[in-house]
Amino acid sequence: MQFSKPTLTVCVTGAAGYTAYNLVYLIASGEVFGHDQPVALRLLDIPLLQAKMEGVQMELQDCAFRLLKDVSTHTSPDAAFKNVDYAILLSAIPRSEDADPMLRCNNRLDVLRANTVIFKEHGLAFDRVAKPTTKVVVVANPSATNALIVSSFAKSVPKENFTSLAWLDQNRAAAHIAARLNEDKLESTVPLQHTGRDIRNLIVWGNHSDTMFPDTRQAVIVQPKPELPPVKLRAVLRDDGFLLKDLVDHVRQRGKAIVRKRQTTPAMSAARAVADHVCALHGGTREGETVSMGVYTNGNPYQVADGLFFSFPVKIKAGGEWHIVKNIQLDESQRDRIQASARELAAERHAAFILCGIALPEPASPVKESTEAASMDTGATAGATLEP
Ligand SMILES: NC(=O)c1ccc[n+]([C@@H]2O[C@H](COP(=O)([O-])OP(=O)(O)OC[C@H]3O[C@@H](n4cnc5c(N)ncnc54)[C@H](O)[C@@H]3O)[C@@H](O)[C@H]2O)c1
Repeated sequence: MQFSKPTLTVCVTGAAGYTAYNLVYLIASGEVFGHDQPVALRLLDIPLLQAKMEGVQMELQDCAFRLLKDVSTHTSPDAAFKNVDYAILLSAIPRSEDADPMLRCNNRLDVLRANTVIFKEHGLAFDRVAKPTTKVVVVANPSATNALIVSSFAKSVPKENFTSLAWLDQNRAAAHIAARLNEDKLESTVPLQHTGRDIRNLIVWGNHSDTMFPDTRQAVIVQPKPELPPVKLRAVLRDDGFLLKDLVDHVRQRGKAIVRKRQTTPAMSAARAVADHVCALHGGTREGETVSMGVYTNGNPYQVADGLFFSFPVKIKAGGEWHIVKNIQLDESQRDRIQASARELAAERHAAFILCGIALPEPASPVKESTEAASMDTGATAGATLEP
């Protein structure tokens, strides 16, 4: 079949892993880039897993997707990243229960140490072979700090082209709110059962960790008929106990709850969230829609320190140009939470930069940053769990 659009080349790293297995189906079927957009997939993993990647390649071929023009497997980042349009970085030290226990690591500092090596190598490869227009989406944890590492080494690709995933937390919050609305039948005007897709403009601020928090002040419920204006969530659901406590705890704990049940990190919902994120980057956000995305802080309206990746409310134009939404009213407790998440990210940056030999930035607040970074270096935060 002939398509008028040129083929997009998309690289997925960690391609023998669980999330990639769910994601490549969504990409090849047209769910991510559109049903008229041909794609070529490049799969990258380590040499040890070449055969597993080939199995994924064979399955993709057997799906006979209309839009899938090519699928290749790679163990060299240079070959995989050369002139790609999009790279989705899932490559990580294995954390699943069926991995070799010697390879598994579950606390934030161990994971950071292991993944720093991967993200430095990949950043250097992007620097050598990527186009300046390549868009890079970082999913592997700790996603915001990995985005910082890879973008720091990929000097030929602008920092704005890198984003990190916050959409899974956004989807988790939206689904929980929808379930709450259905449970209480709070809306007499909207008789339909809600799903998370009906809840928009939720903001998840900060790191993908226990310091992130979902903010529902701007959130709306879209109506079943598009001609009807969305309803403000807080006009319908006036339950601060739920919105300020239960919802925050739910989002922070959801990944761990799934790990307890499945004995492995969430992969299907993660892939769906990556698909949503990349779809918005490629096609833009809808009129009036705000989404959550980890972006580089280089001047921002919410006083988050520069030089970090941090999840903000953003709007995106088709093609990937994003801007942070300004003028969101925050109360003191929200401002404190934002700063707590920023300090955690600054501590992660400090540890990551030492691990991969990048000069440390001048701290805006030397006492605070060095104290927290030192606590991470010495393992005081090493017991903190990583949000799956
Ligand atoms: N940010 C989020 O919201 C979110 C959500 C879900 C998962 N994650 C993270 O995404 C990552 C992937 O999850 P998964 O469930 O697919 O894990 P997985 O263990 O199934 O897969 C990771 C893959 O990365 C590969 N890999 C390791 N080193 C590599 C290298 N140098 N080059 C290429 N590939 C390499 C591994 O061989 C493995 O196949 C994990 O870090 C996970 O914690 C993040």
